[in-house]
Amino acid sequence: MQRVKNVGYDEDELYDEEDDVYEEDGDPGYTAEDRANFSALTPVVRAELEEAGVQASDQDIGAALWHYFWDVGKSVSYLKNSRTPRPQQQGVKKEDKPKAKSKFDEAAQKSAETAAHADMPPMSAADWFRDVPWTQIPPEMEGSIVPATPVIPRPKLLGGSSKLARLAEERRKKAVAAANVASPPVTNGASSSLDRLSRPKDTKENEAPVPKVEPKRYPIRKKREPTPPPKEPTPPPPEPEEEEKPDLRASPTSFGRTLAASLPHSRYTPSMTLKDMLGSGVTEDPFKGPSPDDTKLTNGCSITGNTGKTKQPAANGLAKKTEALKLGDSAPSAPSPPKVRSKGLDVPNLWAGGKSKRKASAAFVVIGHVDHGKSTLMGRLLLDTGAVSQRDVDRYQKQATELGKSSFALAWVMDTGTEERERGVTVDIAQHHFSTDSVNFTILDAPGHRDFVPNMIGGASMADLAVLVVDANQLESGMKGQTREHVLLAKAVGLKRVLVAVNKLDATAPYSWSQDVFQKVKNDVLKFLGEAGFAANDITVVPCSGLSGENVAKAPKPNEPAAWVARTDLTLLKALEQAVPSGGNGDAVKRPLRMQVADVFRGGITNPLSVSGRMTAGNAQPGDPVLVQPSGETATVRGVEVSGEPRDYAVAGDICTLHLTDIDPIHICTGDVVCDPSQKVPVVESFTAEIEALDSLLPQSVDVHLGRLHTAGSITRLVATVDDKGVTLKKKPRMVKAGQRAIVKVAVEDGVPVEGGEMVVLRAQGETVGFGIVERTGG
Ligand SMILES: Nc1nc2c(ncn2[C@@H]2O[C@H](COP(=O)(O)OP(=O)(O)OP(=O)(O)O)[C@@H](O)[C@H]2O)c(=O)[nH]1
Repeated sequence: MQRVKNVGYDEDELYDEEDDVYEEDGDPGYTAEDRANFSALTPVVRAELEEAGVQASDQDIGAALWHYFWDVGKSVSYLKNSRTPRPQQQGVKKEDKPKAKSKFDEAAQKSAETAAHADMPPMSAADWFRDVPWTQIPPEMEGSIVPATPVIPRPKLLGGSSKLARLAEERRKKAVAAANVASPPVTNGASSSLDRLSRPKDTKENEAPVPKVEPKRYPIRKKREPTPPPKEPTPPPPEPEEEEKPDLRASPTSFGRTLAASLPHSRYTPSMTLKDMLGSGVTEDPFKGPSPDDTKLTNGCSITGNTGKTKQPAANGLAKKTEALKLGDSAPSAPSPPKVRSKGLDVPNLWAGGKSKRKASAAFVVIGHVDHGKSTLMGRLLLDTGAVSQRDVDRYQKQATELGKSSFALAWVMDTGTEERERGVTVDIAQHHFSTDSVNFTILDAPGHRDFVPNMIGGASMADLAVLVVDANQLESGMKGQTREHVLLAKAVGLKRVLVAVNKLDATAPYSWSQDVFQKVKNDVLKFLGEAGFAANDITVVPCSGLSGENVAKAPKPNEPAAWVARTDLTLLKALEQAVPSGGNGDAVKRPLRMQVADVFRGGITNPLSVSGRMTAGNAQPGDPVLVQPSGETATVRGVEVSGEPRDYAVAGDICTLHLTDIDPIHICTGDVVCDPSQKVPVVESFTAEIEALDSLLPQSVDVHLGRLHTAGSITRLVATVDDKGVTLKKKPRMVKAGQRAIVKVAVEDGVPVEGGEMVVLRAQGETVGFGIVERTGG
């Protein structure tokens, strides 16, 4: 069967070798399916042709069906057209048209003629083109070959027109059509491909896939399993016996060896840390321990507290703010701000003029034996007067409870130091302020422990009166301990008024608030104070309980066990208001400035250097020049605060803070004196004092306490014993007996700023051996 009607160009492009083979062999190679198609469709085509009056053999019909791929309609049309003569009116017959003869036609004609004349030798193609130059081909000699459109559609599959290719193409089309039917209307190439790929292998390609009824499966994201609990450590599997394997690694190059050698194992290991590299100079925690700025500078400040520590300032006002900024005496000096301009206030007149409008002010020192409840009582006072909030106390309560010291919560209002809180004892003087309607009070809470007596002296020397706290249940032990010493020291520093708080009455035996117990304690204390030299008029005794709060700021209610107190006694607060000495320091305000430094604060941003203490004489306002002794350095006052409030000035009697400038901080420390530069306090190495001996005195070493200042010294000479009026009893005694009065000469190791009239306390072996007044200095 001839399947190609017209071939105008290289047949290799249209037919593959396989096709040629079967054409040559004449073996059609029909399949059973083909034969079935022939027998089924041939009668159909014949019937159509007969209807149209066209005759065709079975072979022609079969050829048409084969040619048109079993398309009955096309086969019928083809056969009809090929057998129907074309109408004449359509024009000149194709074969009648004058046709330009091509070289091939001519060649064919010549070949035919040659065949007719068998005696002529056949002409080769070389003979044909022998006279033709290839670059000058005449137009008539150009080929007129027009590529013919292949009758068989160009195969699209397998790249050929073999039967296999055609069948494959047909099946492909069928498969695509079937897939389109089976696929859901909305699909994408990916899923279709996926479906095709997921088709079972045994499915034949030309079989229409069975539409799936199952919902399409999408990859399901696996729910993350909860992290399994840590498994018990399983023993590692036994090490497989090492079988010797050939080392396939290349030996290191010289360059590699050089690199490896540059990192000696001893200096660099994988576990090497930054610390290792930086060396042992780096501590584990570089911020552990006090910063260098927190270290107290003692250079040039030989006079400090015994503990070497200074108490944190009061938690109110500026003192509170500066507390956080307190860095210590060794802080590097900050650049001095510009000089301060003075307002030039006439302070004594202003002070005198505003006297009637001003609240009275007073400072009291709280003294008594250790654990008699001083700090707790003051905490209660501050709480009940609103100086501290219940919220703060609740916070302290929580913190104290965590440390197992819940009963110290109120004491923590006063005891702000870590050591104090951990040990439950006051170490240094704490300063707090509170106000009533008529008085601004400053509390100076003194430590009760004997180790901290010097600090107690420093606090007491700044006070107007003393509040002696006595545990109603422990009077005896108190009298043997610091109660007696504190009372004597209060007297020694010049305090005249004492308010006795008989404390812990809530815990008296056999029942709380025993009036008898209170009365007995009161009598004993009054007797003792009288013996110590306090006038009865200067003593007030009140019953109270700092812990439960009865009779501190509020009188007990009638139905309480302490109800009797309201009928007989004042509250502690009322007693304090009544004990405030009437302001008689008008003259002191006019005198030259004197203020002993109780605390130094360095490192503040606004105020790099501040000092606090009690101004005993004179006044100060911003812009005033001052002199610091014993260093002899001058400074300028750049700001003043009283009771934590900024003020235009401070006067004698105020416990105040002076912000200083124009001085290097190393020139000032605790115990120094800030004074008027024109009338400075002398710095002396000896002085003469009239003292009262509490113990037998010989020429001996003593600790010399001058308020907040204390230093090593000695009694160098017993000048004379004297009576109460200062009349000499015996000159140059060999010793002074306890209870005797005497004039003694005291030398100090370093020069101290001191003037006549100041109170001095002499201590030896941890005991107070004498106290008195400095008569004169030098000599
Ligand atoms: N029952 C009772 N206990 C009190 C009272 N006042 C204080 N305490 C307790 O006494 C203990 C000591 O109280 P503090 O206030 O620290 O005593 P202190 O006198 O300040 O002690 P130092 O500062 O170390 O001298 C604490 O456990 C307080 O709870 C009180 O009025 N009644």
